[in-house]
Amino acid sequence: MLTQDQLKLAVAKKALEYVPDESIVGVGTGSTVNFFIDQLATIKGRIKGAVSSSEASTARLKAIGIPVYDLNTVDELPVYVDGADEVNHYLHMIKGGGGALTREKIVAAVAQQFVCIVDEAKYVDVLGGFPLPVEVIPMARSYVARELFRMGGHPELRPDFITDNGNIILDVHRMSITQPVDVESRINQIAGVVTCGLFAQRRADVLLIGRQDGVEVKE
Ligand SMILES: O=C(CO)[C@H](O)[C@H](O)COP(=O)(O)O
Repeated sequence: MLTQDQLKLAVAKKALEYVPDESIVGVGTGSTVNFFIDQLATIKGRIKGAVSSSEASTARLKAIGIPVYDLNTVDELPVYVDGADEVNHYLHMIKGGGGALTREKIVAAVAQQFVCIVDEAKYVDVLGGFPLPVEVIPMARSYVARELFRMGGHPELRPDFITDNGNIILDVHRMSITQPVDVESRINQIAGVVTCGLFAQRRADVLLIGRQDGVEVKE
């Protein structure tokens, strides 16, 4: 029986196959991506560097000697590799468990290909079992919470947490998300929301699922 960490390692290794030579790689955030960053160390001679989605990933990349570029200086990002908190059969995702959702969405928007790496526990029929993170400008906290409640969710302020952008996170519980594209745009239209952790309009292009019998590839 493989552990969850062994499954994360397996998908991290597989993701290296999607990294072109001489490229700048988009790098996400989280414990699964940490395995990917460690794997990048083994091929650092054949890539130019990385664009990172968080201060935490930047620090880890720099610690292993991978140059980290400012996204504004990069014209082309062939691939972005990131984890997810949940992913459905259409490769729509909930992200932001680590609070890096906004920068992740920006880097993902630039990338030509989004490779999502998860262990099998994250692959679900309907999104929403995992509370949906929403990044909010602090002065809009109560207003946004009321609007999310009106949409049927139960928002909770993430305690003792400030994003890399200086904002707060509301985690929305008990929302069964059967129409992810629609819910993403409705939440993003609430004044004061920076972005929500639904990645449905820009979903993954490739999903690598770590299973007990190997890595399953869905495209
Ligand atoms: O969106 C994220 C961070 O904002 C992560 O990709 C997501 O939370 C999954 O993390 P982990 O690999 O630790 O389970």
